[in-house]
This record gives sequence, structure tokens and C-alpha cells, in this order.
Amino acid sequence: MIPTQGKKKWMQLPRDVVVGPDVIYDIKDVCDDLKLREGAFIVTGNNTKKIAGDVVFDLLDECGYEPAITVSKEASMAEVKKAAAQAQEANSKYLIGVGSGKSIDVAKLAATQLDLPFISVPTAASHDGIVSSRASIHDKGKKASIEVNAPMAVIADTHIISSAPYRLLAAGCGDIISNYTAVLDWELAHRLRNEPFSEYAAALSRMTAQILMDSPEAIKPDLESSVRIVVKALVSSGVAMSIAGSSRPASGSEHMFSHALDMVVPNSALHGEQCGVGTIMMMYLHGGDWKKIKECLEIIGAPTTAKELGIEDRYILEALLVAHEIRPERYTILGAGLTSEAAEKVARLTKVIS
Ligand SMILES: NC(=O)C1=CN([C@@H]2O[C@H](COP(=O)(O)OP(=O)(O)OC[C@H]3O[C@@H](n4cnc5c(N)ncnc54)[C@H](OP(=O)(O)O)[C@@H]3O)[C@@H](O)[C@H]2O)C=CC1
Ligand SMILES: O=C(CO)COP(=O)(O)O
Ligand SMILES: [Zn+2]
Repeated sequence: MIPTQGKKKWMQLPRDVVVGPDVIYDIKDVCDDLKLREGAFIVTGNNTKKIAGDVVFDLLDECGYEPAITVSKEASMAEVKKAAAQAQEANSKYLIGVGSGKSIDVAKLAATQLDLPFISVPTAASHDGIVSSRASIHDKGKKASIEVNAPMAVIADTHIISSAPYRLLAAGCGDIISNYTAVLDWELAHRLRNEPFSEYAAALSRMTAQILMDSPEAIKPDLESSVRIVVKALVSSGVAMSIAGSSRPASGSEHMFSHALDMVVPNSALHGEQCGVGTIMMMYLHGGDWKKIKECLEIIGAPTTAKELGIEDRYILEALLVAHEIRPERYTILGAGLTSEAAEKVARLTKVIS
């Protein structure tokens, strides 16, 4: 993974966080509140254009805010360049990311490059990038976690999000639960490497995961209350990253494992799903209660095995062996790397592979 960019001197948080059913229709009010009117540039995805991108376009068009729209197919630097060039061409004044992780990340980085405000309109609660001041972008065969400006506003329509495939919501839970091992890794780096540590960011991140772990049965398909719980947790997790000025409170060894999988597997699973499975194994390495993590993910209906991820066992082992190289500057329980015997042991003992 390409090293993250330098830390901001101040903490950036969204000004407006709007969560609830049909809040997509509040887009004009939110834009007005932020003094953003003409010149919206919408970045959306192939599926999410029909679900929400066109709705945002029409709402802003109706009030004369002259929106423009583009469809982004992947979270790559090429797509960021394309979106930024189109926004410039359209003389846009602000960007809106409408959709899943990739559309939001493309819009977030393009807005930062153009020094324009950005609004996040997630259509799924699948990861904490919906609110974070980070963008995960592929460039030259590698993934970079880049520091960007935080969204000025987040509009999470729980009606739209509850209609998304349940798999996406369960993946969001995996991304939240992964905060446990991320914080353990951070504490380890603080103790062994004297790495700067924020008690406040760590406590917020841990508490966010704890809320979910305490009542995993509250997360069910087709339940708007479940979506609310997950969206709020994702917002807290994003805020923890903003406080820390890095993704440290929400991304440790389990995320390195997920990023490694993205590199070694031709068709990897969802980010949050992989992070959830990574958390089971990294918790085992930390000597913690990995069974509780597994049980909680099972109750939620998130994958806990390679088979459920749709990934062959050999790729799990391959990813475990290279995960420590993903971000060498970030010290974690993986240390200088696992031996192949240790990798096989952790994957088998936790029943991730059979
Ligand atoms: N910036 C950050 O801090 C973070 C960034 N990330 C990044 O986010 C990405 C993962 O995002 P994730 O959302 O999990 O996966 P994807 O962006 O790959 O989206 C998954 C799929 O879900 C579809 N989708 C989204 N919403 C709906 C809906 N309401 N109904 C039907 N389909 C829908 C998308 O359609 P469509 O084709 O329209 O997009 C897409 O095909 C990764 O690139 C990851 O690195 C992850 C964590 C944090
Ligand atoms: O996914 C994230 C937090 O959940 C962002 O972390 P990365 O810095 O590893 O991309
Ligand atoms: Zn994540």
C-alpha cells in the first residue's frame, strides 16, 4: 500500500450529518445550509445511479442548481482524474458522491484535488469511508489510503440503505467490529514503538465496535432500525479516524489482511466482509476472544470462513503471508510477518479455512 499523505494540522469533521428515512429529499436544504447552490457535480455508480444518483440530479435540477453527473466504474486514480476533469469542464462548485464506497472515494479525492467541497450520499452502509477523511484508491497496481478533506455533509437515507442487498449491511458490521483489533494493534505500536496514540480516538473506535458486539441480534435484514445502528456506528468510526488524523483507530492488521486479499485474489469479496474475517484471525494472534468475534459475525450473517467469502483457502494463506508488507510503516501484531506454519495454524484453528 502506498504510504498515507501527511497529517492535517487540524481535525476535520462533517458539518451536517443527516440520517433517516427519505432524507435524500433534504439534499437542497443541506446544500443551502452549506451555501452550495449552482454547480453540483455528482459522481455515482452503475447501479446506484438509478437508485439515488438520478434522484439527486433531478432534485438539484428542479431548483436550478445546474447539476452534472458522471458514472464511475472503479476506485482508481484514472477515474479520479476523469471525474476531476469533467467537474472542471462543467465549472462545478462542489462534488457529491452518491453510491457505494468506490463512488464516494472517487468523488472525495477529486473534490480534494480541485479544492472544492464534498457531500457524501451513501446508498449502502458497507464501510466507514462514508464519512472519513480518507480515500482508498487503486493506482499502478497498488491501493493507496490517501488523506483527503472530510465530507462537508453526510446524507444517509435509511430507506434507500435498507433496500440495498443485506450483504452490504453485514459487511459494514465487519468493518466496525474490526475496530477492536485495529485499536489493539495501535496500542501495541504505542507500547513497542512509542507511536503517537489518541486515547479519545481509540476509546470512540472501541466503543463503536462494542455497541455492535453487545447486541448483534439487533442487525437484521429489512429493518430500518438495524440500518440506523450501523450508519451511526460507521459515522463514529469515521469521526475516530478524523480525530486521529489517520485510519489507525479503524484499520490495523485485519485491514492489512483485507488489502492483501484484494491484491492476491482475482475476485475478492467486500471490504467489510474481508475485514471481519481478518478480525477473527488477528484477534487470535492478539490472544483475545476471537470466538466471540466469530459468533457475533455469524449472528449478523456476515462471512466467517473462506468458503463464505467465496475465496479459495490458498489465497487466505497467501494474504496472511504478505499482509505485513502492505503498509510496513504501520506496526501491528503481524510484526515482521508470519511463517507459513503460523499462517496455516491461525487460519485452521479459527476455522477460516478447513
Ligand atoms: N475511504 C475510506 O475510508 C474507506 C474506503 N473503503 C473503500 O470502499 C470500497 C468498498 O466499498 P463497498 O461499498 O463495500 O463496495 P463497492 O464500492 O465495491 O460496492 C459494492 C456494490 O454495491 C452496489 N450498491 C451500493 N449500494 C447499493 C444499493 N442501494 N442497491 C444495490 N446495489 C448497491 C454498488 O453499485 P455501483 O456499481 O453503483 O457502485 C457496487 O456494485 C473499497 O474500494 C474500499 O477500499 C472502505 C473503507 C473505508
Ligand atoms: O477501511 C478503512 C477503515 O475502516 C480505511 O483504512 P485504510 O487506511 O486501511 O484504507
Ligand atoms: Zn475498513
